Amino acid sequence: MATPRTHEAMIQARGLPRGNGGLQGDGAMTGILAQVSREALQGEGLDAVLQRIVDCLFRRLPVAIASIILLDDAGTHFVQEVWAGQLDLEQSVPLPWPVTLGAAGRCARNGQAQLIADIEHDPDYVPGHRAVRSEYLVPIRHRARMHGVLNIESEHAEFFTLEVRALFDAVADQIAGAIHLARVAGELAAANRKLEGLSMSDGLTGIANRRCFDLRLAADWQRLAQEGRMLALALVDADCFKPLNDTCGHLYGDECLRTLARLCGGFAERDEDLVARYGGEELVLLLPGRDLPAVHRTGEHLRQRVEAEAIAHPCSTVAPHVTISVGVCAMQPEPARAPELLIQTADRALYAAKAQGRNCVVAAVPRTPRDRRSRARTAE
Ligand SMILES: Nc1nc2c(ncn2[C@@H]2O[C@H](COP(=O)(O)OP(=O)(O)OP(=O)(O)O)[C@@H](O)[C@H]2O)c(=O)[nH]1
Repeated sequence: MATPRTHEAMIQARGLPRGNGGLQGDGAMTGILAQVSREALQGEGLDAVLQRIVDCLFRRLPVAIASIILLDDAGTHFVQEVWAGQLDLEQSVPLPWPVTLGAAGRCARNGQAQLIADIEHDPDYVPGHRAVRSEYLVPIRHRARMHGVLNIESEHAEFFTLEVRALFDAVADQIAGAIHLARVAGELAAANRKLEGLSMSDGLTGIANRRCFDLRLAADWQRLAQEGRMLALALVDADCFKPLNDTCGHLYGDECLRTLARLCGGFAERDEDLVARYGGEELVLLLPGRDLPAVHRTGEHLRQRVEAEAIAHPCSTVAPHVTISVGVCAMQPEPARAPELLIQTADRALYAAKAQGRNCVVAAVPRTPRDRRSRARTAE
């Protein structure tokens, strides 16, 4: 707790004239306002900004306490206070406290500045420090929104002249502007985060979308190349999905895709795993750190899990329920090669799985440049 000092000692310590003499003249007022403006622009976040403002008021003026008390969104409770000066903490009311309490509550309730020329005669005064004689409270309001109250307390009964009050009214307006800007910036950041999330997720299934997958694949390719770890991929495709749509309707097909996405999600076991909708009725699992046998096992467990779900498929050529075909591959990423190689390889494996009768898992290994040359010769 700060050591209580008398008004006189405080004035001497800060080199200020007695009473409110230091505030007389437009120049002094303007200087203080200008400094408050600067402080409002300096802080990193809202808390720091408000702290700098009350520190500035306490430093520049012969006041005992300067505080800003913020309201909750409903405007029913004070939830935060920043202060500078000689607050006697033992007597302060713990936060949160309702606006039905105290002179600050009265200020917030009726939206009017409150001058308490003599605290002895105000039943709502909540003692901040025993040496305080007078208090001035100003609503901090931006347009219709009440953000809180600026509270200034003085050991001097005549401190709050018309001029001094005008200064604090202007300071409260500046604080309101700073709070408004900080809240708008906060809301904007939250909206941006939400938009970013929406731009990365698939509207139907709620899992990551193709854009998210492409970005993750590129990033994981580089990262795992550096770490010397394998990257595995399983391309999952629902069998006979067109006949399912045609027979049971598109909405049934949609529900089936949602179920498949949920089942795939159960196989993303590590934080770094990703399940995404690759497009249409194709889903993909990107599994860093897995080799070919591991991703083959995962694909097989997933295939069995989908069968066990027994989603009715009245016109499949494979089974009376929905089945999937899975193409898997794994490789050691190399910065010099494009990550699309992983997709091309898994796609080839998926094609083979379809050709082998569907409802199975097939693995493929990437083609080397030599493979490609010999295939070209065979074609000749
Ligand atoms: N309900 C629904 N259907 C979709 C969606 N996206 C793609 N499809 C359908 O998925 C079907 C895919 O059909 P095909 O590519 O012919 O494949 P398939 O019938 O599953 O045959 P195979 O893959 O060879 O077993 C098409 O009829 C698309 O209209 C979607 O979001 N919802």
